[in-house]
Formats: sequence, structure tokens, C-alpha cells
Amino acid sequence: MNKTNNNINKSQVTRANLRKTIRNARNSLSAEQQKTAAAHLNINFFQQINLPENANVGVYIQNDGELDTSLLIQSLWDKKHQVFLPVIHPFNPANLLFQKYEKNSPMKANRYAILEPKLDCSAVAPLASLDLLLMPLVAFDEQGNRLGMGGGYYDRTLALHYAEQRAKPALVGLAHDCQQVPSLPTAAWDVPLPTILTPTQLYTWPKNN
Ligand SMILES: Nc1nc2c(c(=O)[nH]1)N(C=O)[C@@H](CNc1ccc(C(=O)N[C@@H](CCC(=O)O)C(=O)O)cc1)CN2
Ligand SMILES: Nc1ncnc2c1ncn2[C@@H]1O[C@H](COP(=O)(O)OP(=O)(O)OP(=O)(O)O)[C@@H](O)[C@H]1O
Repeated sequence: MNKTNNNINKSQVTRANLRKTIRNARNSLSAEQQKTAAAHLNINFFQQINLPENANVGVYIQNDGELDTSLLIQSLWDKKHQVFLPVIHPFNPANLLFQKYEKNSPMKANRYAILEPKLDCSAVAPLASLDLLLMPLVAFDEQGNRLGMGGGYYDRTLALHYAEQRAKPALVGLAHDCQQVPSLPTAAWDVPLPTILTPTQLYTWPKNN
């Protein structure tokens, strides 16, 4: 095996190990800590992020110890913004669609047991119509690199957006403070984040736009 392959393998092992460690850390947060984190996120978000009126905002439904977005989603609705959730594409492998989410939207569990709106093509929004996309992540580092669950869903869905440096949607990663690591091994397809919001901090990297 040549040196390059060796490096790729090492980096993949490290990514898998990091995923395990950080997923464990966030799953170890108590219900009380999760509740406090969600409440702080709800405050920090509206203090730090400027939204146009009636904004289209992509969010996610909490899974696997992630930062709970349910309070934030309720606040977005209360402020008359539109909320969209990721739906796993029915035939385009490992791509996401973003579908409008309302209080009474019919929901179903996807293959990972994460709730998503039942597919209704008339409620699916083109990516560029979202003003803001709040992205789940497993770990982030001091440069704004993002490590996800390992399916490549967000990386694939955002590849063109990133390559063409489209202005919309603005990308913001959401994470617990314990999900920060000093440095992540990166891959060519990784989409770095210009902004990460935690319950207590806002991190920005203008060069990642
Ligand atoms: N809340 C939330 N929704 C999301 C994501 C996410 O990270 N968080 N995704 C972001 O991409 C997409 C789903 N991607 C996912 C990829 C892997 C697993 C997962 O649990 N993998 C298992 C193996 C499961 C299996 O292969 O059957 C594991 O790693 O333990 C979950 C979600 C779309 N929706
Ligand atoms: N733009 C892309 N085009 C083709 N394949 C991709 C692309 N992005 C990622 N992949 C593939 O997806 C797989 C998983 O990628 P990776 O481990 O970076 O996912 P992740 O960022 O952790 O997960 P996610 O984005 O779903 O949260 C990789 O094997 C990679 O080959």
C-alpha cells in the first residue's frame, strides 16, 4: 500500500474514533443539561443571528444527544418565520430535500428513526430559497471544519452551493460546547462552516463562506 492510501486510512480511522468519542460525550449530557442548553440556544440564536422578516429557516429534529431544537422551532414559528426540515431523498442517494414543517405536518421516522415530514413535493423548498440552514454536526474544530454522522448527506447536498459560493442559505452549525475539538482530519468533500452557534458562543470564520 502506498503512502497516500495509508494516510487516507489513518484519517478515516481517526474520524470514526472521534465520532464515537464525541457522540458518547453528547449522549452523556443529562436531561437537565439538555434542557438548559436548548433554552440558552434559543436566547443566543436571536441575539446573534440576523434574520429577515418571514425568513425560510432549515433546522433539524434532535437525534443522538444533539442540541435540542424544539424550543427554537417554536420561537421561529411564533416570530412568523417558516421552518424546513431535512427529508432523505427518496431516490437520489444520500441527498437531502428540505420540506416545510408546520405544527400539524404529518411525520414519519426515516431509516435512522429520525422524524421527518412525510414527503409532499409541493412543500419542498429549493435549497437557494432558504435564508438560513442550521446544520447538525458531531464535532467541529477551531477552523470551522465539521464532522457529521458519516452519511455524507449534508456534504453532498451542499456540494454545489459551496463550489459556487452561493450566498443563500447562510450555513450555521449547531452544537453543544462539548462537541468542539482542537483539530479535525478533513476530507476533500467536507464543507467547512462559516458560523457555529453553541448555547454559549458564536464562532465565525469569514474565509469559510
Ligand atoms: N437530527 C439530524 N437529522 C439528520 C441528520 C443528522 O445528523 N441529525 N443527518 C445528517 O447527515 C441526516 C441523517 N443522517 C444520519 C446518518 C447516520 C445516522 C446513524 O445513526 N448512523 C448509525 C448507523 C445506522 C445504520 O447504518 O443503520 C450509526 O452511526 O450508529 C443517523 C443519521 C438527515 N437528518
Ligand atoms: N460531495 C460529495 N460527493 C460524493 N460523495 C460524497 C460527497 N460528500 C461526501 N461524500 C461521501 O459520503 C461519505 C461520508 O462522508 P463524511 O464522512 O464526510 O460524512 P459526514 O460529513 O460525517 O456526514 P453528514 O454530512 O451526513 O453529516 C464519504 O464516504 C464520501 O465519500
